[in-house]
Amino acid sequence: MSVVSAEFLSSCSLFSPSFQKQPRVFRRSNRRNSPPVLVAEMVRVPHVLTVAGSDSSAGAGIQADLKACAARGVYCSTVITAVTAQNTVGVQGVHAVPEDFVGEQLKSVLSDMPVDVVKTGMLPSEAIVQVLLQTLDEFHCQALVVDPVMVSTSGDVLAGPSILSSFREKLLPKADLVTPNLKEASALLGCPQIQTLADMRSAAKLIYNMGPQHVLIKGGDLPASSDAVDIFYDGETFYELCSSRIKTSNTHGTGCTLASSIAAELAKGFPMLPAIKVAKRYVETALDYSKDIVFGNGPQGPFDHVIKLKNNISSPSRKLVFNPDDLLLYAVTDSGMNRKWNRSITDAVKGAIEGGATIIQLREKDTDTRDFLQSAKSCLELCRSHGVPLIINDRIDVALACDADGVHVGQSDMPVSVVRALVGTEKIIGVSCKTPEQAEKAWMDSADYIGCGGVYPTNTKANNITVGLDGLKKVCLNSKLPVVAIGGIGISNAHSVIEIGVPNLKGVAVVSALFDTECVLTEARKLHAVLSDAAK
Ligand SMILES: Nc1ncnc2c1ncn2[C@@H]1O[C@H](COP(=O)(O)OP(=O)(O)O)[C@@H](O)[C@H]1O
Ligand SMILES: Cc1ncc(COP(=O)(O)O)c(N)n1
Repeated sequence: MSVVSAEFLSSCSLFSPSFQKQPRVFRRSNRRNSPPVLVAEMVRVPHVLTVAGSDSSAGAGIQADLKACAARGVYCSTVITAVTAQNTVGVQGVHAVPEDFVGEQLKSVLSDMPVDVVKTGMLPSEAIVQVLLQTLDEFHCQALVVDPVMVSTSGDVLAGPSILSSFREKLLPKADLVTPNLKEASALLGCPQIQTLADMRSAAKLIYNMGPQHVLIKGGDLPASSDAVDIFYDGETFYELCSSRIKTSNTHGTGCTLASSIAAELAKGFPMLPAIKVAKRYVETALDYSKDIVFGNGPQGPFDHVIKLKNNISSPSRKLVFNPDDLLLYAVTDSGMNRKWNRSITDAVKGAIEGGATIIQLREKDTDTRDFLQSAKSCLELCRSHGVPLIINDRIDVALACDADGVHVGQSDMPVSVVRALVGTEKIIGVSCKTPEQAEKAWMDSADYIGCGGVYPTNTKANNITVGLDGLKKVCLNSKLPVVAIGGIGISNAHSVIEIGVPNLKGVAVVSALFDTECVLTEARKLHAVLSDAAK
């Protein structure tokens, strides 16, 4: 692959110095005639406007553009040019939006929102192309990506030959990039079918001569090709962009997704060739992830842009809502104790669950990452089969990699607000707190529960300050979150902890009392009995 030249970078309008992203400071005042007040430093996010058709099956068109931009972390506004009735079988109907109303949508967005990149998809009539051209003359944007949608993957016509001359003569000369597939390239050129890489190169050059800055001929339909090869031409050099061809029929919307992902990367400030490479890799990854998902009865399914759908179905027994009562008997593992008693972490967890543990935390401070992940996966299987949540101590990466139910962090670990941003809204977050202030902060940062301790002196944590029953009570009374008590708790004192009688104290977390014993199951059973009795 050739290195991107400085000349190439400057030829891309997005690389001009005027396109450096700057946080904007907005000043507002709510009082008339008073000077503006600084309310917040607000950051403008990259913005793509897609001008395209709606696809009722949500695989292509506007819906694909929205999903792709969201997945690429870019804001996407939408101007709808047509409403189509389509599914995985084909296109059953097309209803073009009147051109005046397309113009009205364009004006609404562009007169108000600063758009970085305009991406076009289905433009069903010559009149709509004209309206778009007028608007592009009036409003400045940094780049225009034209996906010249004419025929759907199913072979149905989405825009007829009437649009061809204004595409060739007016729209393409304004485009920074045009992305025809093989059929669209031959329609633009009025030439017979394109069937080889050599044909694609010739087509790219001829289309480049119509005026766009760059051309990408997409080779999804290239016959007898074991790879998915696209040809990129910048007026000087041809680039063969190659990815593995994913064996799937879920390719509905690949063209729209590729073009809007390129637009998204351009909007972030990437130069053209890197933007295309990143977008192509994204399409390949999404196709691979979605290759075995069934969406409909037809031959052309959509794919999963956010690369997430399968996670949810693969874990049907996962609890979506945190239940504070699960904190009753909270078992926290310790690799040293498991070694001492010569048991695997999975056996330890199995004993705890069978004895009545209501939530499990894996706290592995000296285990290799690969081994930890493997153990976490086996423990998760075990926990899921018993409906018991699994929490990972500190290691957000391991929690995400095995799709555990949550994470527990301490005051010197990653801040809860950052953890929440990383793990998303559904995972449980617990945080260790010793003071009412820390408990308040945990709540503000959207933790789900707090662990308060050490209640009694303990050997499992070095230099741990003991808060005692008084400290525990004070934290509970000031905490809006449910609390689990931790530190030196076992059969002999669990009752006294629960007896402090504060409603949000939901249970006790134990390490040694369960795992530094000969039979985890027996100890768990005894503790569960004590706690259930105390909680009555
Ligand atoms: N089965 C596949 N595996 C990997 N990439 C593919 C596959 N099919 C299409 N692509 C890629 O998806 C992008 C869109 O191409 P294409 O399907 O030809 O566009 P369109 O949807 O407009 O017909 C291209 O980068 C192409 O190489
Ligand atoms: C509304 C609309 N726009 C575009 C396409 C092209 O889809 P593909 O990307 O699979 O060629 C489509 N089928 N429907």
